[in-house]
Amino acid sequence: MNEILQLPEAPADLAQPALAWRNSFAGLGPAFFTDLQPTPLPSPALVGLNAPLVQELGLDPDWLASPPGLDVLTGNRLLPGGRPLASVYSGHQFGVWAGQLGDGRAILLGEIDSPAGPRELQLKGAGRTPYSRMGDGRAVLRSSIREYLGSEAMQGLRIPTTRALAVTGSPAPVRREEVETAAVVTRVAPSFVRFGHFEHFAARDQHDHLRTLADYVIDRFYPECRGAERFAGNAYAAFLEQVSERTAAMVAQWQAVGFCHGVMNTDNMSILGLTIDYGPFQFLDGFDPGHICNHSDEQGRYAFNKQPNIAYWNLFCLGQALLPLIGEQELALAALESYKSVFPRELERLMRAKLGLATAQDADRQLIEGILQLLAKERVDYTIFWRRLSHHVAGQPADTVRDLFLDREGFDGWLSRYSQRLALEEGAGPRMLQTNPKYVLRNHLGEMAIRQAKLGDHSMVSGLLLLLQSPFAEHPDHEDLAGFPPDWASNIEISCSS
Ligand SMILES: Nc1ncnc2c1ncn2[C@@H]1O[C@H](COP(=O)(O)OP(=O)(O)OP(=O)(O)O)[C@@H](O)[C@H]1O
Ligand SMILES: [Mg+2]
Repeated sequence: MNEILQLPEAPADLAQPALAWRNSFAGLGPAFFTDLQPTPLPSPALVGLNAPLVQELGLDPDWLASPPGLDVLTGNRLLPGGRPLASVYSGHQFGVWAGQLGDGRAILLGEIDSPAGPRELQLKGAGRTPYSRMGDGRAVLRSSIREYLGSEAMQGLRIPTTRALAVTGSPAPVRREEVETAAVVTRVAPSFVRFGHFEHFAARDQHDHLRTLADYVIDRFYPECRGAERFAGNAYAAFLEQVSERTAAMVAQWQAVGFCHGVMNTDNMSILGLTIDYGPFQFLDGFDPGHICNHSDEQGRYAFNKQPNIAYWNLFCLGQALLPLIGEQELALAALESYKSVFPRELERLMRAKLGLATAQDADRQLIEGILQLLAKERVDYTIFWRRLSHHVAGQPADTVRDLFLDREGFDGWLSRYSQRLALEEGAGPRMLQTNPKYVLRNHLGEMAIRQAKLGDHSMVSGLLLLLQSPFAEHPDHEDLAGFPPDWASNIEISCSS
């Protein structure tokens, strides 16, 4: 990487406040990454700054929005104490072993101590790395805005996710299907380690590195695995079980809210059970269980209703990678087993909550399946249905919900069974309004914000961010953003190109 320029470090007094860096990932050693400098982003211009996250991290929003702050957000200047690097990982893409991948356009700036705990800062789109293969190391404004808004929408929905601190644009041209412009997303997470990091060292039979990585992740994020009695005290099996459970809980949340990830390759699976890599993702409009949101996914491997099985498949790959540490295949299989109980249990709990049911009864499952079948039959708008149902349970007439169905008889039959069940519950309406969001980042909303931003108007990016950060509130001035998608929304094609 000799051709990459050494960037100047910013004078210490520019940091407001001074950041305390830890850089624990860098402590793993050179087998895990390459030290390198971000490629400067020409003429950076702020597109969005996530004020609540700025505050959570104890940073100064005014300083970050200033030219020196912007330089730091894009990697054009480095703060003293950070250690920029690109990490190496491998992975299975679309069910096929892809070999070495790695951070081809993501650069870790380092890890800071923040009031929220240690957080890694990573730039997506900050230039080529040794792992870029044929890629240009850049991200375009379009996909960067989608990641910025998409990840914060998930945070607003209380779904575990990597975060986005800022998105910064540039006039620099980037070639995709057409020529677009470059941008950088400044991402934040406790760790960006993926299943693919483990697969990388397992595939090369580098068991010492594999153990170093597993010990690092366990000690930092899963300390309870040490000394756990389960699995005869095998910490690596306990770790696999914990990751399986976190992944199960995350995917159950995706299914309940109607989130389609689009590229569930093992290199896009976080070891912390965070939603990561906002590429061709989509929040469902009409409820179509087989919906494929990624235009590049011709076989529908990552269709909405396949996500739970794919997550298990990916965990199986992780289990295989950890096998040299776990030692016995039976233990690894037993650790993975918990996915099969946690996922359905969590999904059922979440669907009950969507129905306002605080207690559990066996027949609830039929109520849940019954309404999902009705929604699927007519491709009823998923978010609008649940929100209208919540308002009905909170006291409004049922008409607005019934109007969503052509099969009124079918719906009325379901509603009367549901109403009988609800009679056993108290306070369901207000609970449902805090469970079923009014606002999700529908494709057409992202698209409108992107079109405006391309013309230099970033107001919709900022407006949507605020809205999506409190998606359960009414925001009466923004009714238009909670409505049905326009006809043109079904023509939006989102692919892996980003
Ligand atoms: N424009 C690009 N330049 C260099 N490498 C790229 C580019 N786009 C994707 N890659 C690399 O291709 C692989 C798969 O890409 P994928 O779309 O899953 O990830 P991504 O969107 O780049 O980022 P992330 O998973 O970090 O959110 C990764 O190794 C990624 O770094
Ligand atoms: Mg990725």
